[in-house]
Amino acid sequence: MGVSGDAKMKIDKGDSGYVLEDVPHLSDYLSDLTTYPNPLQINPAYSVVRQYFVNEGDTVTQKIVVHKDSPRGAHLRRAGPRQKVYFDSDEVHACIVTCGGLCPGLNTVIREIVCGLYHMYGVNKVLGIDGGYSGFYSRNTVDLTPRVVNDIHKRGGTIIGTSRGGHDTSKIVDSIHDRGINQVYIIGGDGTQKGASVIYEEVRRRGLKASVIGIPKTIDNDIPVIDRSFGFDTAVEEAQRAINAAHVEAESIENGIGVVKLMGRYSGFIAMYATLASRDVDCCLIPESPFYLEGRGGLFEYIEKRLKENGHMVIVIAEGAGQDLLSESLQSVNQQDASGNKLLNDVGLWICQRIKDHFGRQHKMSINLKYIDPTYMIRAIPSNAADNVYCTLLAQSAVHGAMAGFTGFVVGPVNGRHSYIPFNHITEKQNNVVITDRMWARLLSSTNQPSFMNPKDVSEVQKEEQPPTQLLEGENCKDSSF
Ligand SMILES: Nc1ncnc2c1ncn2[C@@H]1O[C@H](COP(=O)(O)OP(=O)(O)O)[C@@H](O)[C@H]1O
Ligand SMILES: O=P(O)(O)OC[C@H]1O[C@](O)(COP(=O)(O)O)[C@@H](O)[C@@H]1O
Ligand SMILES: [Mg+2]
Repeated sequence: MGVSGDAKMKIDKGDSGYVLEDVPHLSDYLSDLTTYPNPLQINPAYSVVRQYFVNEGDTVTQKIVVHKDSPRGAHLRRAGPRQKVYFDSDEVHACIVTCGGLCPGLNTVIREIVCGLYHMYGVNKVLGIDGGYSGFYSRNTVDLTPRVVNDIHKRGGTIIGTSRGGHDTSKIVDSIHDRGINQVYIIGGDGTQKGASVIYEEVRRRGLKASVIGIPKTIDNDIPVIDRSFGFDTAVEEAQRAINAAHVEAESIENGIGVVKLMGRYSGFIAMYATLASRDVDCCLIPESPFYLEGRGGLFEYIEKRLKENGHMVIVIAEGAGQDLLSESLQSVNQQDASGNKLLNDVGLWICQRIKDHFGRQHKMSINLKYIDPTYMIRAIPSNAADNVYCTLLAQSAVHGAMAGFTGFVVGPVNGRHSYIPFNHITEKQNNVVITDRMWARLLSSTNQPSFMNPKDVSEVQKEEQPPTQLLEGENCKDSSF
């Protein structure tokens, strides 16, 4: 087989401003590939209706809110089974790896890749790589069969382990080659998908017939383009238990303040959605919305007002909120984890101390503060029913894409339709709460908290951080029909 083409993005333009931002295919760099009829054509569940198969020309629009005269805009390839596949069932040797932090649903995705390959495509060689990327060259592997994975979706964590750090592209691709692996399923967040992208480049450079598929995982929901990430729904639901507890504690004592810290390194989606869902929260602090403590319009003034009005209050704070304030008052540590992510100072403990100091030493009002940090408890639970279904769709879409010969892509729902997304769309940006979007306004109106910004600051943020169409698009509620 010859190696041809380059790894540049595949763009296909059509009429009226239609653009397809396509994903690579094995045939882009390997010639004379044999194709086979999709085994689903004779699968009792799939063979009845022809429409179960995706048409080659089906694409998914990236912009769902458009004007009458707008160009048709950018599109992505629709996920799903194709009539033709590029692997014979017996030829497939797949592997699955999970990297980065835990997230509810990891086991469900693993289960559904194994079962999807087995039941839909008759594939029975699937390896689990133990302990993240470094497991490719330093750890054991496990054979994953439908029997082994049967009940794993009921457990939190990942049965194959995970890790940060340890990405050696050359050694990983050596391992893929040496083991004869030809489908690589990589489940992980932004860091992991950057790693997956370079693995794909190297596989392609070496001319290997191996599909590299990314499945986006992030409890923080910080991956762009996709509607939401798996585990997010579960996390928001589980966060309610902590918020309820904080509320019960706070309302049972005089001047009770319940503080709950939730995950969200750079994106405050869990805190925002958990707050909106609960209706017991009086103040939600996220990384995207700067706040201050002292003086007019500050947090302390608001706490005092709320306690006088209501006798108690609940504060939800995302772990990445207020980091600028912390670095002013604490010595900056500037440490990183093994993957190079900045280690954050603990904003939960810090804010509790600052509130206690303010009302204790400098003020007449006595307060009762209770702090709850449920972060790892939330991350370690199994996925809920909605996330289980979502994980199943993700895994099956990934399997269909790999069998159809696509490679170098991430799978995920875009405006409600599962799509194949080029790596660079996922790795070059981050999904953040847009505080000039209506969803943040809804939050402010539900808690009644100050915005901590004057209208001039808001327009500055809008100018600096967001394209002017952001308000129209309603980015914060992509996964809903608001
Ligand atoms: N820029 C990068 N290039 C290659 N590999 C990376 C890159 N960033 C992170 N990784 C690898 O991806 C894995 C997970 O990254 P990490 O940031 O810890 O979690 P997540 O993928 O959940 O964001 C680690 O093994 C790390 O070495
Ligand atoms: O303590 P750990 O395991 O490094 O994880 C903490 C981090 O993991 C996260 O859940 C996100 O991790 P990922 O980037 O791996 O998805 C953050 O919210 C949190 O800061
Ligand atoms: Mg990350």
